[in-house]
Amino acid sequence: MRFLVIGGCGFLGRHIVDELLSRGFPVNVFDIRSTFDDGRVKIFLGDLCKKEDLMPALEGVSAVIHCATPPPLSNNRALFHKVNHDGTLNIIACCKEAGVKRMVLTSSASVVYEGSDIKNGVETMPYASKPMDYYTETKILQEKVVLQANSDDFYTVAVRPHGIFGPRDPHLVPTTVRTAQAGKMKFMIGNGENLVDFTFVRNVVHGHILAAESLGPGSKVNGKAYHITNDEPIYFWTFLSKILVGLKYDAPKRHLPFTFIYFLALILNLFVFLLKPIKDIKPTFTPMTVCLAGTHHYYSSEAAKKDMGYRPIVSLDDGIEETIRSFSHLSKK
Ligand SMILES: NC(=O)c1ccc[n+]([C@@H]2O[C@H](COP(=O)([O-])OP(=O)(O)OC[C@H]3O[C@@H](n4cnc5c(N)ncnc54)[C@H](O)[C@@H]3O)[C@@H](O)[C@H]2O)c1
Ligand SMILES: CC(C)CCC[C@@H](C)[C@H]1CC[C@H]2C3=C(CC[C@]12C)[C@@]1(C)CC[C@H](O)[C@@](C)(C(=O)O)[C@@H]1CC3
Repeated sequence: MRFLVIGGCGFLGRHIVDELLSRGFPVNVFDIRSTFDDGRVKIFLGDLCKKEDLMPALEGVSAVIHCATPPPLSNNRALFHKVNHDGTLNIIACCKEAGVKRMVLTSSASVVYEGSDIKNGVETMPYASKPMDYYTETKILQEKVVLQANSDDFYTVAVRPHGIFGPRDPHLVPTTVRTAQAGKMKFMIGNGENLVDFTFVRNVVHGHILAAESLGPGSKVNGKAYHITNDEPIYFWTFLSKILVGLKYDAPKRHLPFTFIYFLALILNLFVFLLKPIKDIKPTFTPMTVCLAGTHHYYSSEAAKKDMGYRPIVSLDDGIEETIRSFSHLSKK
């Protein structure tokens, strides 16, 4: 079974490519940029929104894993809609024309998150009626169109990871370190006792490949969404502190009231919106990131265990240790 990994030059995508190769699968990659060179992989460069770019990459492909997105914290509404919604519709149409049989979408557990506590959330929870940012708004649209495309000759499934971390992560660890270096990591938001899921990247990869292998005629996974987590919810600020201390930065010790910081983030968000025509500011403290830092948000992966035999293959502590080692270049000097 030849795979095409759309977004295969990104953080998760590259780990998926590595694992597919190690399991002996032939792999194509499609991405708008190239970040690596491997003789075993044919990298097709192009825009997933363009049929003429995508079709050549689908030749001889049986299964597509779609893990491309604009950067989740980029706040670019038009780009999110173009790539995550319109682009995904293009992928579906191209897959059907090329005779691809299976599609795995990398969705996000946050498609049901509206800023309030979610404890052991299940997949049957309704989509957020008021998504907290444009990224989440378009991840909801994306998951809907992929699952609706499921049919007797084109099987689709959505994998919903949450808080992916690991070597080569471009979002979580680098942003955390930059925030610490800017002296803005002296305080925790809230009481520090909000449990969240952080999922080591190789567990997410394992979940994707299991999902791809489980798709097929009459399969119970066809047309469904599944949480893939580490199954070890952890206090948000305990996780960040482990990363920071591991990289020789001080862990936050004092607390700021969640409601107060959320209110400040709302005001900052309004300024960002008003200033947008003049200057494109991308604050780290947005209503979404503040809520993620101050509320419970962890999810049940029981459905994935039951329907596809998923189990995390790397523990949270081992994943944190490996991540810290891989980011030693970001350690405090
Ligand atoms: N990082 C997380 O914590 C997390 C959690 C849950 C879900 N996800 C989902 O996982 C997937 C991968 O996320 P990531 O963290 O690896 O992101 P990433 O930014 O590292 O990778 C995304 C890749 O998509 C490519 N891409 C973007 N627009 C494209 C276009 N128009 N055409 C072709 N390629 C394009 C980028 O070049 C990049 O290589 C995304 O779908 C994201 O929504 C991420
Ligand atoms: C308050 C501090 C400044 C926070 C510093 C760390 C912060 C950058 C990360 C902590 C949780 C991360 C996260 C994502 C991006 C980086 C963080 C905000 C996420 C929004 C990336 C997209 C995913 O789809 C996501 C919504 C998910 O469901 O996993 C992520 C949620 C966690």
